[in-house]
Amino acid sequence: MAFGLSLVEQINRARSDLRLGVPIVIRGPDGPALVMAAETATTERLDAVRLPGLVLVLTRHRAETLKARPYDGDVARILVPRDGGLGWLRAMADPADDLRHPMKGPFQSARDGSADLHRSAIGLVKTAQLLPAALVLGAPPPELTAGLGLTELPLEPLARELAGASIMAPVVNARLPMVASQAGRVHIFRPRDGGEEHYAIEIGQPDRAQPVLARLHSACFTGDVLGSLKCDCGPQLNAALAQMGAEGAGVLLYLNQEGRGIGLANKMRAYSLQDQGFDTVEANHRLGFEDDERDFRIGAGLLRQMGFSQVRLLTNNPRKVDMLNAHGLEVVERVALKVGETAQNARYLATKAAKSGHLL
Ligand SMILES: Nc1nc2c(ncn2[C@@H]2O[C@H](COP(=O)(O)OP(=O)(O)OP(=O)(O)O)[C@@H](O)[C@H]2O)c(=O)[nH]1
Ligand SMILES: [Zn+2]
Repeated sequence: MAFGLSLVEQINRARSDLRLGVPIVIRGPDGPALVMAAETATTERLDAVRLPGLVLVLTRHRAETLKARPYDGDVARILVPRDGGLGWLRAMADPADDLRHPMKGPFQSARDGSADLHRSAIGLVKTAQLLPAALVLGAPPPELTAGLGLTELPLEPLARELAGASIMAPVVNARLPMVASQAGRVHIFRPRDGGEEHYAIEIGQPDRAQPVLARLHSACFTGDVLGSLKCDCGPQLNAALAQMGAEGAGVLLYLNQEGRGIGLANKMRAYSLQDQGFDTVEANHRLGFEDDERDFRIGAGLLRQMGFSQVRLLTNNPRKVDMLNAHGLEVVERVALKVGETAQNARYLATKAAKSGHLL
């Protein structure tokens, strides 16, 4: 149908619905299921779906923190207790008060049937940059789904789309003289799937036949803009641009993957947990995220699209090297980028070295 909504359009609508607290429907092989994000649920809507079989889906990391068994590998399906109100739901999804109220169990889990639909529900909630926790009601009564105009998504195509790589379209580029180099040019790329725009800052006119000095920089509002001392992002951004300026050529991708892909609100939740004593990796896990949720295929795709095939990559993160090599870019050299160490970020950098394999 030329004029009807495509799957990608429906998925983006679903993402907005979840952020607003509006339920959506995912249709799997066993029929439709009603899905809501735990973070944006209201008492009224929770009461409406509080029926036998209602489950709260959490990721393995969040379930482990709560001492609930993740029977489905990477996700857990916890039956919502009869007296589980909005307070219970928020406390399950959000670790902010875990230390004050550690005992939330015992839990009963749903273990029958496939958890594929639940897994996609969590995937969708994550891409909406909400806490990774979703309410799922299988076989909902017709009055909760019919005639309400709820967004409906077919499970298999949804799962495929969530796992797929974004295809970027160039929107515009323009000259930008900068402190680091007068010969700067900013390129804007927009994904076809309605996700975040990403930027490439090209310095000089790098020869596409030679390895280019390149950096994949992930957005860090606190470090890049506010001069945070908790991380090294701001100094790394400036040092990378300065080195490209000094060499006369380079490309820096500014990827809008704030907080290693969890979004600024969730990163601030992680910072709040770090103030309770958890390190950067533990904080992500307590929230229910992997330590790094970034999709580095985006960076590889953008570099290829700009005509580069070989890079000298400014990074201390071996995962970035591996991911570029795996996705069609040859990293001929890793160029270390050691700047911006402070008393406040020493533990952060040590944790990245110990747990995430960063090179010191
Ligand atoms: N979730 C989370 N994200 C953080 C934290 N501190 C910084 N970040 C984010 O981490 C990302 C930093 O990424 P990069 O500068 O690419 O750093 P990297 O993966 O360590 O690799 P290199 O700097 O290339 O060595 C940015 O998106 C920051 O917003 C934190 O404590 N928690
Ligand atoms: Zn940072």
